[in-house]
Amino acid sequence: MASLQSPISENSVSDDLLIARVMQIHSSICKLESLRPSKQVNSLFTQLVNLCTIPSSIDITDLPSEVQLMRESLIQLCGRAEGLLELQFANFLINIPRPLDHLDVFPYYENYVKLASLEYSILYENGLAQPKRVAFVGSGPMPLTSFVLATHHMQTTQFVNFDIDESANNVARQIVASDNELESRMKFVTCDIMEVKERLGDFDCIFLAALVGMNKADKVKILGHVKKYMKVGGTLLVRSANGARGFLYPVIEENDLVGFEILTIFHPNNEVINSVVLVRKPLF
Ligand SMILES: C[S@@+](CC[C@H](N)C(=O)[O-])C[C@H]1O[C@@H](n2cnc3c(N)ncnc32)[C@H](O)[C@@H]1O
Repeated sequence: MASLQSPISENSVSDDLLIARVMQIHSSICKLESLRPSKQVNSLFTQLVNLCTIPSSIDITDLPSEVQLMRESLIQLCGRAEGLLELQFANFLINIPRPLDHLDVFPYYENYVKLASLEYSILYENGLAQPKRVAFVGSGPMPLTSFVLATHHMQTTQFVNFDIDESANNVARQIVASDNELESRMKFVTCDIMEVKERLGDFDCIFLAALVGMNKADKVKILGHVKKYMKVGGTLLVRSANGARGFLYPVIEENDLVGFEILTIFHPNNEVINSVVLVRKPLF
């Protein structure tokens, strides 16, 4: 294992050094008393994100078992921290006038603007410029993707946001309530997506957030469930991860998408973290 002190070149990082650094950060995160945003929590996750966005040829699906276990633990920790970060800023926003004018207080706002723009362009290239009804599964306390899509790209689309966490929906509703037009076409439903059945057939496009299905088995189960109930010819946009970004989020592989027509798989190489996979439920 290479020395941890050797500098990481801006252009790439060896797999061994990357794994060693990620394990070191994971170990520090595990020692934290809380994952709520703080100087220490923010610093560790910023280091982790910066490390995992350096170009790397690592194959996340081919890791030693102890590293794979660490990765699964890290994805859970990242998911919890992301939810707490969103909740803190959402609770701040509902206590100021016109919260929708101040979404950029959220540290990763620009990333979500870029991700939503990327996802919109992929939908546009696949003939879905202005879907009538969109479901966002795993919208969270700060449903930035739905907000950005609804205000920047899909000004007539109806959105239904599904989240298992009632407290997330409560605060998200209050943010939307500050804008009558947006509130008229953006709803929030509290449920486990595995409990939503026929209603999934209402949507032209369904987004599946990266944190819905935190491990391979859960993700594949959710993909199968959505495929069963989504409408024939409907599209599903699945957030995934590639390379070292796979230490932060679950990775969707083509063999997880059996039964879907794969339209686009896009791996960003800028500060956008998630890969975008667009699939369609075949007509027959
Ligand atoms: C933190 S948010 C991230 C999404 C981000 N706000 C966006 O706009 O892209 C992810 C959300 O997924 C929700 N979630 C996880 N599993 C779910 C499930 N099975 N059904 C519905 N929501 C789920 C969590 O409660 C969490 O609020």
